[in-house]
Formats: sequence, structure tokens, C-alpha cells
Amino acid sequence: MIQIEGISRSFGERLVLNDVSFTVDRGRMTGFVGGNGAGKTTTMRILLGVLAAHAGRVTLDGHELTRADRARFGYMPEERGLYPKMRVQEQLVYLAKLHGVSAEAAKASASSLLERLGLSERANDTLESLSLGNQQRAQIAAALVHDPIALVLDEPFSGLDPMAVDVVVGVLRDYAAKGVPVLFSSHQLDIVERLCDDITVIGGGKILASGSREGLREAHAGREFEIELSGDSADAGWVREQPGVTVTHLDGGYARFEAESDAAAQAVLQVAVSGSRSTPGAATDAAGAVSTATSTTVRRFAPVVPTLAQIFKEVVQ
Ligand SMILES: Nc1ncnc2c1ncn2[C@@H]1O[C@H](COP(=O)(O)OP(=O)(O)OP(=O)(O)O)[C@@H](O)[C@H]1O
Repeated sequence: MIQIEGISRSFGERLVLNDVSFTVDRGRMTGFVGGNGAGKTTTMRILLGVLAAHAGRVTLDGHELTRADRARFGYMPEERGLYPKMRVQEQLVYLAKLHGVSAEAAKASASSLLERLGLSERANDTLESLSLGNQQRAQIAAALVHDPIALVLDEPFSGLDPMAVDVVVGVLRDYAAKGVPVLFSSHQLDIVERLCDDITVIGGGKILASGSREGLREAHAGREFEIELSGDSADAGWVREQPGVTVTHLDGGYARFEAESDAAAQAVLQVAVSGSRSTPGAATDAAGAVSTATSTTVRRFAPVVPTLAQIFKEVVQ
């Protein structure tokens, strides 16, 4: 596990990181999100030792990070660092060898990554001759080619089309599945939401929220619920009459409502179900939903959980 503990950093008089702490667990993908100038790149640079912290420390599995540890990290910096005039495969092999990988292993690793990232056909082209999206794939390959013990990627998805995003997501997931801690920053909240196990939100140099994706969504869930009835003539209009409930959206058998309490919300479910039960011939289907003789079914009842974009807006305000 990588632990960032109480990191602070100023540029001149300006404090740009203020007591930043969060963890990047092994085997999990951690998304690092924040607005422009929030402090993501500065944090990543400190993590990699490219920049010094003025306070705090970074540890790996409990010991302070050494130069040797950092040399085995995979880093994709904000300012992309490959040589424009060098051929892609040659460049990857060269970088792997710089990290101490044998020539043979470097060639094998470069070929396999180029294949995986859909760049095999461009292996002998110079970087500058590739499209921006393909240059980005090559940058990702460069961060991975020495089989890193941890991955720190600054905006790895910028400039990638949706197909390429899926390819890169698959590759990164494989690294996480091997037990590698993976930290990446992104402004594309939909990708972060889809990809991440854990999320850290930074704003104005301070950590505003940090935790598992599900934990954050639950913690920021309001008192809004939704119920969906299906059937011949499903009508959720009766929810409006329930005590302690305000319907915010109604469409046939679908109602979204705010409940004063969990009990008020549960009462809606009970009415939906017991209404069904009081109907002769009620039956439970294979999915456990209760059907009536007129075949009205409670298809769904759940709290409305916010998207990452909604949580982000809430914590950044
Ligand atoms: N070398 C530097 N000298 C002075 N100020 C700096 C330097 N590097 C970063 N900063 C300032 O530190 C703050 C945080 O910048 P940083 O690049 O870490 O943000 P970020 O979250 O990565 O932003 P973005 O999403 O726009 O890339 C910004 O206000 C930036 O101007």
C-alpha cells in the first residue's frame, strides 16, 4: 500500500498542498480527481520524488519510499516524455533497459504491450508520426514496459477515443489484479466512476473526500428513493398520498420521492408489496418480486445514489 501522509508544499508564498493524506491500496485502482490547479500533478510529482515535499512523507508497505522503490514505479508525467523522432518499439526497449530490464525481456515486454495496446503495426514508426491518441497509447506503454511495482499516471485517458479508453482500462485492471497499486488522475469523471475502486477528491490543495467508490456514494446519498412497478396498468400515483413523502418525479409505474425518514420510505415499499399481497392470487416470481392477480410487480425499490459528478460538485463547492 502506498500511503501519502500529511504532505504539504508551497511555491513561494503560496501553499498549494495542505496536509494531504490518502492511501493507494494494492490491487485497487485509485482515481485522483480535482479541478484545474487543485494539486493533483504536484502530489504525483512528490510521490515520484520529482519534487520535494515541505512536510509529510510517502511510504510503501510501511517504509518510507526510497530512490530504488521509485525507480521501479511506472510514471506517466503530465508533460509527456518520449522522444518524437525515435521509433516507438526502439524507444520502449531503451526505456526498459534504463530500468535494468535485460535486452531480451525488454523486447518481449515492448512487443506484448504494443500488441495489447493495438500499436503493433506502428511499432517501427517514429512517435511524432502517430496520431495524438496513438502517441498517448505509446506513453502508457512507456510507463508499463519495465513491469512496475506501482503505477502513477497523470491523465492517462486524455485524448483517447472510447475504444482506446476500454483497451487502456483493461490493461490497467490487469496490473491492479496482480496486486500493483494504481493511482491515476482524470478530469473524465464518467471513466473514473467506471474504473475506480477508490477515489480521492482534492480541491485547493486539500483532500475533500477519499474512500471506496461505493462508500462515497452511500455517504453522499440523500433521502431520495425510487420505486418501479411494472404490470398491465402499473400506476405509482398512490405514492403521493403516503405520509412523510414528497414525490419529485412520477411516470406511470415509476416514482422518485424524498422521504423524511427511512421508515417513511420503507412504508412505501410495504404498501406496494402488501397491496399486492392483499390481492387474491398474489405470487412471488423467480426473482422474488411479488406479483398480483393483475400482474403488478415491484420491480425495483432503492435509494437513489449520486454519481461521482454529483459528489464532486457537492464536495468542491
Ligand atoms: N513549479 C511551480 N511553480 C509555481 N506554482 C506551481 C508550480 N507547479 C504547480 N504550481 C501551482 O500549484 C497549483 C497546483 O497545480 P497542479 O499542477 O498540481 O494542479 P492540478 O490539479 O494537476 O491541475 P490540472 O488539472 O489543471 O493539471 C496550481 O495553482 C499551480 O499553478
